[in-house]
Amino acid sequence: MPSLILTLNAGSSSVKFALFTCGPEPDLVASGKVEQLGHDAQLLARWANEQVIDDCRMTLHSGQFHAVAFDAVFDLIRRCLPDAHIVAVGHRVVHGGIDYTHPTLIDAQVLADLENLTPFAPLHEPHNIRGIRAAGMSYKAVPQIACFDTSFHRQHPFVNDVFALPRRYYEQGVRRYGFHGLSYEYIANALAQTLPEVSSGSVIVAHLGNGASMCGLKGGQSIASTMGFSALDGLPMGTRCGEIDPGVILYMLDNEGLSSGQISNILYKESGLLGISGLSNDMRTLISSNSPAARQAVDYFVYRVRCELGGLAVALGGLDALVFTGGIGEHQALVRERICAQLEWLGVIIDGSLNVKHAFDISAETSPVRVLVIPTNEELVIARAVAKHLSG
Ligand SMILES: Nc1ncnc2c1ncn2[C@@H]1O[C@H](COP(=O)(O)OP(=O)(O)O)[C@@H](O)[C@H]1O
Ligand SMILES: CC(=O)OP(=O)(O)O
Ligand SMILES: [Mg+2]
Repeated sequence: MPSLILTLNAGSSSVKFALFTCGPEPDLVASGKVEQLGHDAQLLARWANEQVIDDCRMTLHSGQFHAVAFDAVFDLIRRCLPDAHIVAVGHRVVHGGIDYTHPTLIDAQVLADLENLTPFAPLHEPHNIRGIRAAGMSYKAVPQIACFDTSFHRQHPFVNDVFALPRRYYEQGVRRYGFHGLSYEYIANALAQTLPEVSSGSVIVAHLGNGASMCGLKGGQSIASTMGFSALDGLPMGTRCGEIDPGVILYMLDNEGLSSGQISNILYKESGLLGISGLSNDMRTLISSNSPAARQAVDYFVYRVRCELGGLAVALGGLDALVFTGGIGEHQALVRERICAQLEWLGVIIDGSLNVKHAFDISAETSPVRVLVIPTNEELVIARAVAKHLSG
């Protein structure tokens, strides 16, 4: 009976999972994703060799998605790996607040602390907690480890950790946390292994997915991130606004009389690429559309990435490499091309033919800055943390 580690990565509209062997360097056995597609959910799972294990649709009733997704994952494991012995479950947890700076064994106190962090990440934390509870029911007495998106950024210098608000807010935990930390940790490790001379320098990583952020790495450590207190800040995302003048929120409250719940819904679910285009949160749909509003949404996304790139290069005091990752960063050559256009002054020059092939290194020979495309792997970072815990 194989002993396996299960990882769960519960996002706002998807649940990703993976199964790994238990050795010191975990090997992938199978992975998959449950996605919400309108009123349906789709589960697509593959063995490590890419062969499809299961590809099925499930009908959803309102508010049911995550419960259905977790059940579908546990059911798939029972059906397709009946001999598997799950020895530990690792979870991506988006917010760890000030205190959770390392992967942590979950007990009742940790779970209560995570519940208290829900207002900090309302689109993510409730689903992470739901995943922990669901796994606890399915795999009773199995250790569960929380791996936090925020941990990787907790060493930021004060100027990248604070808002210019009355000091008491900082003490209360109203800080610039930064997210996507598991993804950045994976990229930092991958760079250290493949290009140590680059990883010891100044690197900007652009994690461009449905959620999107960028991170400045100095010697492999995060020194700045575009995301702040919540997963709303920084870049525009699929449905999230990114950086916004707080006066707009006051306007919605005072002039439109909207409730905080209604404003939250607008900022998290109706804004970003979807809000500007009025069409879709999906970059593929926008790129292939002729609608002027879709073009404007892509223009705004590209513009904001370029602005943040400049800001992070200043925070780092220079730039040795730019790494693209996340669904858009890994697969959308046109978006990468548009971001890098006219960045020669910053030393960023890409080779168009390498870019359309999604090569690992898409820099032109003359480019002082290395431009790389590295598929992220948050699941492996979680599995490594779990394996470390199991080995004591
Ligand atoms: N194979 C692909 N080809 C082109 N675009 C893709 C591909 N996969 C994902 N994307 C784009 O990436 C975005 C989703 O990113 P992803 O990292 O998968 O999302 P999540 O943040 O939910 O993990 C979408 O805008 C989608 O258009
Ligand atoms: C923090 C965040 O935005 O996560 P995701 O990309 O999974 O939405
Ligand atoms: Mg993501």
